[in-house]
Amino acid sequence: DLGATEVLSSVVQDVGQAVSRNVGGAELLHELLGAPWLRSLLKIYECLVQFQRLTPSPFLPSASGLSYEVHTHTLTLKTHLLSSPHIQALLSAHDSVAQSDYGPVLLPLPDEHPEDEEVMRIVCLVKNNQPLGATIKRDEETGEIYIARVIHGGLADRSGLLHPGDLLVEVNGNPVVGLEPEKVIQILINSQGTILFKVIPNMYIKAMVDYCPLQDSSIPCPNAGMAFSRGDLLEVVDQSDGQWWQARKLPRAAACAGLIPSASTLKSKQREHWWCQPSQVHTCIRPCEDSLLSVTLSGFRRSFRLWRRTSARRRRQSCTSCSPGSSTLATPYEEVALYQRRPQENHRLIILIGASGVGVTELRKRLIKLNPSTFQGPVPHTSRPIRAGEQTGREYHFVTKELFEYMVCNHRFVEYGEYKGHLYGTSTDAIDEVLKRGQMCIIDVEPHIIQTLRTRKLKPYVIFIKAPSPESLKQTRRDAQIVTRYSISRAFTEEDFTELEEVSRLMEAKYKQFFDSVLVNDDLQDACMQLCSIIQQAQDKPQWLPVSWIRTDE
Ligand SMILES: Nc1ncnc2c1ncn2[C@@H]1O[C@H](COP(=O)(O)OP(=O)(O)OP(=O)(O)O)[C@@H](O)[C@H]1O
Repeated sequence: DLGATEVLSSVVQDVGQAVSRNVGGAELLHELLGAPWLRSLLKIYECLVQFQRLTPSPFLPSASGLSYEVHTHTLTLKTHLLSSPHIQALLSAHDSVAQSDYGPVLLPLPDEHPEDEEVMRIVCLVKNNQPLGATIKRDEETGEIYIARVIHGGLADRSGLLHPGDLLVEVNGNPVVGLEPEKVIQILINSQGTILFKVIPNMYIKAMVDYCPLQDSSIPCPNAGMAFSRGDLLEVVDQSDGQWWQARKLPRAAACAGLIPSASTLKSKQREHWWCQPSQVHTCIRPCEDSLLSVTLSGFRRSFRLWRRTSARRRRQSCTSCSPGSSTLATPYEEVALYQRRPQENHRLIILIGASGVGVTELRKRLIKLNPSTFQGPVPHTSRPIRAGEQTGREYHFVTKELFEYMVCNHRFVEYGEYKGHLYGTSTDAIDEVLKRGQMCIIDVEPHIIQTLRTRKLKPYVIFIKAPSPESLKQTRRDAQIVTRYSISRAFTEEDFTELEEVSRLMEAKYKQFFDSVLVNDDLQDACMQLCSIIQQAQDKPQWLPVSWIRTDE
């Protein structure tokens, strides 16, 4: 039998050969497998396995009892040694292990989970002679009981599971909302052994705006401030001050929280900023702001993709005024919670976003071809006449112009437009059809459409397909063809690559708060594989979603 260390050595040797053959990623793997810490870990693992095989059993189940006997029968120097606290502690630990007494045994988790279990934390603490080390307070308006303070070094602090601001829902099965704090304290005092708390933890938010404390003259202490950008996930650990909250960034890198403006403070700052900007009447909502983005088009069928370009241009012309109540002043924070899709629920809608020519259509096509029973796109509607070889419900749903317009009036389209006198559009029903069949619906839309698709029903997962550097585009798109806005296919030019990278960069900067994942479309094969795994994770792994999409009461 080869030991794990020997297996590792032979793998390192093989990977070493791959490095010399310049195999992609081999160098990183070689470095990882050759790391001294990995070898040390494996050695420890081998020792433990060997130890387990020996199945050692204690010579005596109670060594501390024996030491007591020795102590009472002999009065030599050695007895001083035996009675020292360290040796006593060691013997006591020995006995615990010998008797397999690894307690305390915690209560089993309750069988009935509430609907909003993903935001609930169940904390089980073992009560000893110490106080809990936490204080509570009651919100007089709602009657809700919150953890007010956690005393440093106390039981609650050492557990690391209760934090100021946590909402207390139950103590040992007793609902506490609406109770007087004294009553809750009585329940705690009367509890014996273990105490089971149900708490709704601190608030988690996603930043929908950028913030830099060093540029904010109103912050009480700029050095204690925390900068964040759109899309960042933040854990709000203290909301006791109505104007300035304390928060930590997720994934939790720093233990220390920073000061951030509360939602209302940030909103009034946004409003002030908006009015200070010159000629606000002409600053328009996002999709109309720059001409580079307006040439974005995506979709499956060429005519369907081409109407988007013309419609984008028309939209730009028609947008003339905005007010601070419009989407320019978006909610600064979005409250989020972890969500795990249940098997019986519909799949989340997958939205691909990308600059025109970056490869959104190619990736979507490949994905569907790879596994058509799992991935599908919605069938678009059109008012153009059906052609030979076409079938309604396959290429398009062919409908009359009147019916199409009736559907428009009834807000049945996610997006629609006209190209060469015919109407084209993607309906919400077509998306529902795919989802109801239990398949994953993959669509690509212009970025401003994301907002309308962000609903509790669709729970969209947005993947931004990003352009690699112009050098890499040049290498990978040598044989590729771009469809121009005049519907002509031709090879990519240097200008196309520069423009593609620029549009991609602008698009990311503008919409990044809506992106759940960013995928660089460099090597096509790699990008396709990555896309598959991102989508699988989006459907099967817990994800941060707006609470309004999850909670049943909203
Ligand atoms: N990673 C890649 N490597 C090489 N060629 C690619 C890659 N991705 C896409 N292509 C090619 O680039 C061209 C443009 O891709 P595609 O049609 O998918 O772009 P798009 O983002 O859908 O833009 P549009 O909406 O303007 O059609 C196609 O010929 C496609 O095969």
